[in-house]
Amino acid sequence: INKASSSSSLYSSSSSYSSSYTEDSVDPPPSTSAFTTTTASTFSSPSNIFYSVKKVDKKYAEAFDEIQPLQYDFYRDTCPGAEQIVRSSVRQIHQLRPDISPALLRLVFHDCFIEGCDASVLLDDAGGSGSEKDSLPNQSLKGFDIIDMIKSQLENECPGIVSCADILVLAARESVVLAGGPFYPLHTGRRDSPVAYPDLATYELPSPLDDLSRTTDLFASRGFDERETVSLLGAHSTGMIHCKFFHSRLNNFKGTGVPDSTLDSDFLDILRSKCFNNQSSSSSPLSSPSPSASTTASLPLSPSPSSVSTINVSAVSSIPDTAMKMDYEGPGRGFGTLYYRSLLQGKGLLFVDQQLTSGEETETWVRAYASDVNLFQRDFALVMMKLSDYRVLTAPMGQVRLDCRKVVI
Ligand code: HEM
Ligand SMILES: [Ca+2]
Repeated sequence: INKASSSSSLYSSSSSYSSSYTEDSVDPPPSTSAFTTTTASTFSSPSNIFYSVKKVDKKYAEAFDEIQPLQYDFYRDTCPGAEQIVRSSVRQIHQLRPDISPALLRLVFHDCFIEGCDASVLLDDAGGSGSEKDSLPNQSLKGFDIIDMIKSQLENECPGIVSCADILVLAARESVVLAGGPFYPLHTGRRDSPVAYPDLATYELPSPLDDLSRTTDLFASRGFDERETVSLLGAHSTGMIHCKFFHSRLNNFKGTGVPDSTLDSDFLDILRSKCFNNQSSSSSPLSSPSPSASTTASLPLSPSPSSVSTINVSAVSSIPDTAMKMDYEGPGRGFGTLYYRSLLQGKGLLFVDQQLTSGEETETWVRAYASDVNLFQRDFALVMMKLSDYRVLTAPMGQVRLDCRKVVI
């Protein structure tokens, strides 16, 4: 990433957004889901073994007899509209800015990967102790303002009840559904971390230039096997990737003086023309029209009839730099399938993606997912549930922040 970031002059400040997302019904959970039953009695998370106490909090935890488990519909009595508020907020934002919702999915990965799903990524630097969001791998994260908006909705509705960590996983699920991915049931009751982990964010988040063994090691150390790692990366079926994250593959890959040999040659030409002539018109298959910078709207949020709160869409940040749509061959090809088929053709955008075809086991899963979208969607649902429950904090650990950017002192 270091190398890549230094070449930002290559890229224009234009951005593009995908018009490929469709509004599909998520209410009630779609029957295409791998899960048709979402009651507490019949649904059990696949990730209970990751339900562990963090090192920093261990002493504190020992003072208590019992750490509460996550629950299905944790807010049913304390804030019954919570999940619906998150859902409708994300969907309304998505209607105006479809480029933004994939950012929420990325955000949850960057949170959960560093000390678990505890909203540590959302904290601003306070008192010079640093923040995860300022670490190098997190500098292109977006969506913090969206989480703030959703949080303020929830604070209006039920003050001090809904954690930022729960908002993150619920918003990411909505983003998956909006991108054509599967619905999956989620437990709630996460609490927020009282600290951020800027050093871990700097050194432990995967790089787009990582080779396969580094990637599988990072995931394995968090309990994700190769199949799960391959399915998680299917998240790269949606959203945008800026040229700076793969441009080194196009000419002088890792100092070799030649492009990355794993890159398909026609695809290489396309990427070069997009990244090095980034004023090219929107008619290219790799780009979409830029969203209007001046988009401003006021969205009423359901479902609370008493709520008069709105989301100010002009506050949604715009995306700088030239970016490629992940679904660069065209929309509507199904969440997952195109990504894996592209990898088999040497058309992965990131080196880290393409590397999935270089290992025997990972390549087997790439092939399986490329040819069976149902298998992928089922595995993706399961692995998102596992990721969302990874090393959570629950009462009496952690806290419920009032502002997702600040700890409660
Ligand atoms: C080896 C692991 C991974 C690496 C190195 C990686 C790296 C990246 C990079 C460099 C981008 C482009 C960001 C930009 O151009 O602004 C990106 C985008 C994205 N990543 Fe990953 N990623 C990884 C795994 C994941 C996982 C596990 C998920 C989710 C489960 C995920 C979700 C996303 C999404 C949705 C985007 C698009 C974001 C947007 O459009 O704003 N990534 N990733
Ligand atoms: Ca975290």
